[in-house]
Amino acid sequence: MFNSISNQASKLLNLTRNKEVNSKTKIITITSGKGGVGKSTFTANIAYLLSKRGFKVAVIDADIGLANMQVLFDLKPRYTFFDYIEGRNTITEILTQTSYENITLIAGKSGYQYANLKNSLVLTRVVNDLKSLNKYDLILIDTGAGLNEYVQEFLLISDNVLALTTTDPSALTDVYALMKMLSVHKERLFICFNHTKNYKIGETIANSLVNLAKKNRLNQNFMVEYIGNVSTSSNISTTSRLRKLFVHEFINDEITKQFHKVIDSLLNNIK
Ligand SMILES: Nc1ncnc2c1ncn2[C@@H]1O[C@H](COP(=O)(O)OP(=O)(O)OP(=O)(O)O)[C@@H](O)[C@H]1O
Repeated sequence: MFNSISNQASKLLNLTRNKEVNSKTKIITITSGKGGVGKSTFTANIAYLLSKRGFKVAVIDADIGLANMQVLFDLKPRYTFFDYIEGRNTITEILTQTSYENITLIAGKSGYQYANLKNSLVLTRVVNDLKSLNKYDLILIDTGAGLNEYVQEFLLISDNVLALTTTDPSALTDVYALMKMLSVHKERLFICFNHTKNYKIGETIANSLVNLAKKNRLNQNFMVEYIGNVSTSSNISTTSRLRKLFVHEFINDEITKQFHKVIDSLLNNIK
């Protein structure tokens, strides 16, 4: 399975390399492997904190088929990512300004069928066209769960890949599969632990993953950078249900501080 993912990824990487665009915009792809670990919630909250630090942020809801970013931002977007892909709208028409200053959403569409994306690299085109606008400092891409070819395309186009995981063994198995795929093509992976109370626990598990990679002789130049943890809080799920952002509502909460720490590490390391 890993080999077929890697072969597929190699082909995609060669193609995406030819499509690189000159732009100041940095891309961070947020992925998880396992579903339901809190990736969309995490992405929306870090988008807000990054915008408060003065960055112009675009968030792409690339969770094909299960778009929930518009719910988290409490929006009803007129157009989606797919209206652009399918040629109905221009890139600027699919930009939805959120109620938060400096955060723009490129919405996804629930129920969208993979089969509709006939040719590969359409996703790369959207990201490159967005970069070419030179309007944003950061583009955050919230991918779907798993490692299908669309997720791989988003991983390969990005210099910065962030895996959000929990300490659950099945989530860690998925992160290791991601490491294995990325180690062939990329220099590093950022890891952040959600639903994890203690910074040290995340760090210890991240180190174990690094040791496993060494033992299995993954590419030696591939680095895994642990960037922090986010605890579980009922206030996170409650604010999401109310279509609000936790870090906006609970500015001084300990968990908001954890989010800030994650942002500090990320900003110190992204390319
Ligand atoms: N740290 C946390 N504490 C408590 N609840 C959380 C936390 N992080 C996320 N959640 C909740 O977990 C649920 C799943 O989160 P979310 O939809 O962001 O996951 P996801 O990884 O994007 O899922 P999917 O794979 O389906 O896209 C939501 O109800 C969210 O409010």
